[in-house]
Amino acid sequence: MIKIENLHKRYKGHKVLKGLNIEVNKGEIYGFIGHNGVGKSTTMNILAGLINFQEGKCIINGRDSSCKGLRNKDIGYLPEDPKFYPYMSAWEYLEFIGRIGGEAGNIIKEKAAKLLERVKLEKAAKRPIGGYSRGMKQRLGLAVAMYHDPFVYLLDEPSSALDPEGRLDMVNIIEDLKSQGKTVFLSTHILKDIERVCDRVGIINDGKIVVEDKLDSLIGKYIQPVYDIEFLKKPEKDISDRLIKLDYVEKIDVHDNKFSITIKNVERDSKNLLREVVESNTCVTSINLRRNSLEEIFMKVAK
Ligand SMILES: Nc1ncnc2c1ncn2[C@@H]1O[C@H](COP(=O)(O)OP(=O)(O)OP(=O)(O)O)[C@@H](O)[C@H]1O
Repeated sequence: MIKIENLHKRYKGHKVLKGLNIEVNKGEIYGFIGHNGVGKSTTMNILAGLINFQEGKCIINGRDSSCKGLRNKDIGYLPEDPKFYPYMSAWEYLEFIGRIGGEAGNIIKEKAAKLLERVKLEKAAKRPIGGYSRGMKQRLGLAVAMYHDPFVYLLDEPSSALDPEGRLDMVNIIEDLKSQGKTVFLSTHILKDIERVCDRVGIINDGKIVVEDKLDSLIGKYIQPVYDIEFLKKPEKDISDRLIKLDYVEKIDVHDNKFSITIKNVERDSKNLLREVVESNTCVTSINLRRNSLEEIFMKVAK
């Protein structure tokens, strides 16, 4: 659905993209992650056909995004900082979008009402956009992106200005888009959101994708070999003394009734450790293999 091939972009002498390759399948939600200034918005703007580039290819829904051949139906774009005519209301703006798309008045009204409800802007719909907060503009930007019910969504930091409730609404909308088979290319800093919705993530660094994988496999690859074990009550000291003597146990941190046990190799040593713990005859209330969040993985990869 989206294909970026060997994309190069420089602003005057400043090289930003240095051979970027990304492929996103139909119905997939792809999280595009990277530090500030690494080129995420640049990539989005190129995909949307808004800026040029020096080398490479961008295909969306079978069309070359550099040829101004994209239709309304191909892409819905929510820029990081969407701009509107400040004297228009949200309602008027959506009517304007419908009219330049050549739609009939009754259809426009029906669509605008539904979208304003979907992004929870009904109450402010008749006020001038100039008085909206950044979060409200982001909600309106999303309604505009959804207006033509496109196949592909480009969402650049869609929840950066939203409060926690707004972020949850955004995640729910993205999940809805997925259930409708839409393809979503999403950049964000708020990795907690991405963790909930993305099928695959790609981390961009120095103009290229440096890590790309399914979220589950990525989390699996960067798993920490640490078991957090909670006992019903504080175990006898000889249990930790016995566990630390096992050759595959590297370290044990003890806090009252909680042990954090670092082992050498998760696949090889887990079974043995868990057997030892059960045989210690102490009541265990929980055992958890510690996982890195996407945030932690990003920090590790970025380093
Ligand atoms: N129009 C422009 N002219 C010159 N340099 C630009 C222009 N737009 C972006 N840049 C530079 O290109 C680099 C990438 O910018 P871009 O906005 O794509 O990054 P980003 O990853 O989206 O950053 P952020 O996460 O902060 O939004 C930055 O160094 C930026 O200063």
